Amino acid sequence: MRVDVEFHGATLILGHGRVSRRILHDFTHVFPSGSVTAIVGPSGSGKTSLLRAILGEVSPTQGRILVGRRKIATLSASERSRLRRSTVTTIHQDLNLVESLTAWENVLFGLRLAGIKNAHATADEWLERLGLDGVRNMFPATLSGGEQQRVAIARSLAGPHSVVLADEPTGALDETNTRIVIDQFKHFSATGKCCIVVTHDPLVAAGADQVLTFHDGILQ
Ligand SMILES: Nc1ncnc2c1ncn2[C@@H]1O[C@H](COP(=O)(O)OP(=O)(O)OP(=O)(O)O)[C@@H](O)[C@H]1O
Repeated sequence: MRVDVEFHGATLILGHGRVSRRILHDFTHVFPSGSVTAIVGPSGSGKTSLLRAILGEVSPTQGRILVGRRKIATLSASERSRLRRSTVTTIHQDLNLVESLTAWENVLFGLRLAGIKNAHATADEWLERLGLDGVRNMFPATLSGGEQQRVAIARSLAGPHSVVLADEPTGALDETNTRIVIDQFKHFSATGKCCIVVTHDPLVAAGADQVLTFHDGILQ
């Protein structure tokens, strides 16, 4: 299923009163399915908050944010969590791997949560895609930071979701593994899916189909 993420005249203000911060003003943009978009900008400019807005965790004070034509701010909590299970997957800086499961079981577990049964071959495929064949039976605590990060990426990209929101997904990776991850985001988007990646890494931005940059509080 092709799912676009759309902003229409969206203004996003975080917090209240003197501690409030405007990170979007009358922002209109379509993040199309079938493409990788990188979001770049200085620390504190609003990149992570933009992803939170797409998830409905913060709502625009004006305008609309749509995921697959559905206005995210009007969804109930249960509709939002259904959307998270079936349509929008996330790769957080906090990886949320299950410590008692091996790398392979973590990917399989993610697939089961998304309602995919008999997914052994899919878990195998995505571990291989991320160069993790050799560590498939290891537990997160015994993996390097970069390996853990790639397991979390495999778990998200392996699922049936149409949209991935990734927040600094290559922070712990060297150049070789960063290129592997970029290739897998491209593979994911080539199947008609929408990939939005917050990054400080120029390599990731260079590999994206489009780059949006926060300049002085304005995303363009
Ligand atoms: N609830 C809130 N109330 C007030 N300000 C907030 C709130 N949430 C976030 N902010 C501020 O909004 C700004 C944007 O934060 P955000 O985490 O989106 O930035 P970022 O671009 O992802 O930063 P980094 O690159 O450092 O991760 C920051 O200055 C942050 O302190």
